[in-house]
Amino acid sequence: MLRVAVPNKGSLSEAASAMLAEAGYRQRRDTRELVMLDPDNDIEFFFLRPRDIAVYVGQGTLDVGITGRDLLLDAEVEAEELLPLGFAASTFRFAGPVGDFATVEQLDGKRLATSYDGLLRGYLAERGIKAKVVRLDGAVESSVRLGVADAIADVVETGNTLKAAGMEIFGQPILHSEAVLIGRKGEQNPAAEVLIRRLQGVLVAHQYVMMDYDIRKELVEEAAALTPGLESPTVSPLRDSDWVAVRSMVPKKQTNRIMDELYDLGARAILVSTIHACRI
Ligand SMILES: Nc1ncnc2c1ncn2[C@@H]1O[C@H](COP(=O)(O)OP(=O)(O)OP(=O)(O)O)[C@@H](O)[C@H]1O
Ligand SMILES: O=P(O)(O)OC[C@H]1O[C@H](OP(=O)(O)OP(=O)(O)O)[C@H](O)[C@@H]1O
Ligand SMILES: [Mg+2]
Repeated sequence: MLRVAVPNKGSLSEAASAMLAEAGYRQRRDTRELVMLDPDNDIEFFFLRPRDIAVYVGQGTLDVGITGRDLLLDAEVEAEELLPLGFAASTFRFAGPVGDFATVEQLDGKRLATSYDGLLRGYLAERGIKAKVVRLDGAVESSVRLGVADAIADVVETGNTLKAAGMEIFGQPILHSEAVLIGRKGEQNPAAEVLIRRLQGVLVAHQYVMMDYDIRKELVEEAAALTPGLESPTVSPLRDSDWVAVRSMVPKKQTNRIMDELYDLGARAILVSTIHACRI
């Protein structure tokens, strides 16, 4: 039986459960449930704090889990990223009072507040920046105003929290984070492969659409170059032997641009449909 850790609350929780449900797994109905068995899929889900998930997976107590890339790196455990999941995107960045800092080098000798001290210490050490790291549990943006730090390193999504606190980002992003599926370092788990394939299927179903169109036979190569698909487009004969029908998966974000280009090329009856589920 595969043992899977799922965030129980916070920014990752709802989307993680929704993605697992879409992948065909049973999910809890009551947010107070801590463990849930899905006997049809031979899986047990454990609902835990996302920060702790890397610890359980790193120790091998649980096989795989969903957490944030930033939380995984911060935990400094024997766990690794298996699959990026495309939700809960954020950056991890330095910020300070407006006008105080322009470069990361200026942090030398300063006090830095963060909830991600493992991640931050690693970053500073790699660059030889000697700053004092003050570990706080949350609401890190208040630390400067309250006098325990000169600058912060924190999760930034919209930037609204920073703005409200009179702060601004500086330097390059420390990390681009998103939700990720993690497993124990160096361990191949065949039972996890089905889960990974199913999650990949959900990602592809979100990121691609199915496009159908008719095109004159002599233009099919040019059209196929616009819609190469994942492997190769399906080309089927039509009753009118001068024309063929083409079917191909297309990145959702490029749908309208590709339709315009196909139309200009001479394609007609261009149809787009959503992909409900898939295995690639
Ligand atoms: N706006 C956001 N605020 C916090 N975390 C975010 C945000 N957007 C994405 N994330 C990601 O969510 C994960 C943090 O989730 P976690 O549940 O620990 O914190 P949280 O959502 O801030 O909840 P809480 O503060 O109530 O503990 C990190 O991987 C982080 O990058
Ligand atoms: O860029 P934004 O969209 O404003 O989001 C980022 C903010 O959200 C999170 O705080 P949260 O609400 O989780 O409070 P916390 O600091 O107490 O964890 C995070 O720590 C930032 O403060
Ligand atoms: Mg938080």
